[in-house]
Amino acid sequence: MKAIETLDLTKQYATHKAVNQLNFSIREGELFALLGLNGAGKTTLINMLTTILAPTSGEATIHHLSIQKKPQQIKSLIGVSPQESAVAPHLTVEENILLMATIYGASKLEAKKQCKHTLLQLNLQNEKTKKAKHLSGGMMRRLSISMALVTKPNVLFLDEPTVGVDVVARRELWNVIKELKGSMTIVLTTHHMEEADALADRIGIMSNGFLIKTGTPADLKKQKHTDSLEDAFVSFVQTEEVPS
Ligand SMILES: Nc1ncnc2c1ncn2[C@@H]1O[C@H](COP(=O)(O)OP(=O)(O)OP(=O)(O)O)[C@@H](O)[C@H]1O
Repeated sequence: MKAIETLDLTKQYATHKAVNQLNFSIREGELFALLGLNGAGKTTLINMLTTILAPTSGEATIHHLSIQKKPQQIKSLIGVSPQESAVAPHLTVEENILLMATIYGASKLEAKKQCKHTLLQLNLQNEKTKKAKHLSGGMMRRLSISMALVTKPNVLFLDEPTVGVDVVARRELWNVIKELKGSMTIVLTTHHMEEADALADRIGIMSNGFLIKTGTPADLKKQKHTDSLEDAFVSFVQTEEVPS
C-alpha cells in the first residue's frame, strides 16, 4: 500500500515555485530520504505533507487521505520531529513526552505507558528526570524523536535528524532509526550523504523544486558509475535535466 502519494503537488511563493508539480509515492514501511541542495524545496514539501502549509495546486495523500480535505485525520497518523525542536526546555524529558501524549488525546494511563515505551525505544530512561535544557544535542534530538513517536504514528517525518550532532551521537541516532525501520513509514531529510546511504531504502533528489531522481542508494551510484553517493548526488544535481 502507498503511505504517501503526490499528484502535481506545487507550492508557489510570490513568483518562485519552491515545489514544482511533484509526482511520487512512498510505500508503507519504506524509509525514504529526501536530498537536495539548500533551497531545493525539501522543507516546503515536508511542510505540505505534514499539513502545516497549503499547496498552491495539486494534491497529496497520506494513507489515501487528502492533506487538504482531511488534515485532522492526517495529524493523528503522522509524527514529526522538526528541525526547530518543539521541546519545552524547563520541563523534564519525561514531562515533555507525557505532555505531547496528552495533547494528542491519550488518557493519563495511556500516556504513561507510551512514555515508558518510547523512553526505552530511544534509550532515554537514564535521562528521564533531566530538564530538557540540560541535554546534549544528541539527547535533545532523541527527545524530539520520542515526542514524535509517543502518538504511535504510521508515518514519521524526520527533518535533518542529526544536524549539529557529534559523530558518535549521530551513529547512535542511526541505530535508533534503523531499529524503527520497517515498523512505520519514515521520511527523512538530510545533507549527510552517508546518512542517506546507511539508512534509506530509497532516495529522492530535489533540485530547484523538482524531484529530479528517485532510486535506491545502489541504483543511484550505479547510474553514475561510482561507489560514492555524494559523487552521484553532485553529478545528478549538476547535470540532470528537469522533468518536462
Ligand atoms: N515563506 C517563504 N516565502 C518565500 N520564499 C520561501 C519561503 N519559504 C521558502 N522559500 C523559498 O523557497 C525555496 C525552497 O525553500 P525550502 O526551505 O523548502 O528549501 P530546502 O530544500 O528545505 O532548503 P534547506 O536545505 O536550506 O533547508 C527557497 O528558494 C526559499 O528561499
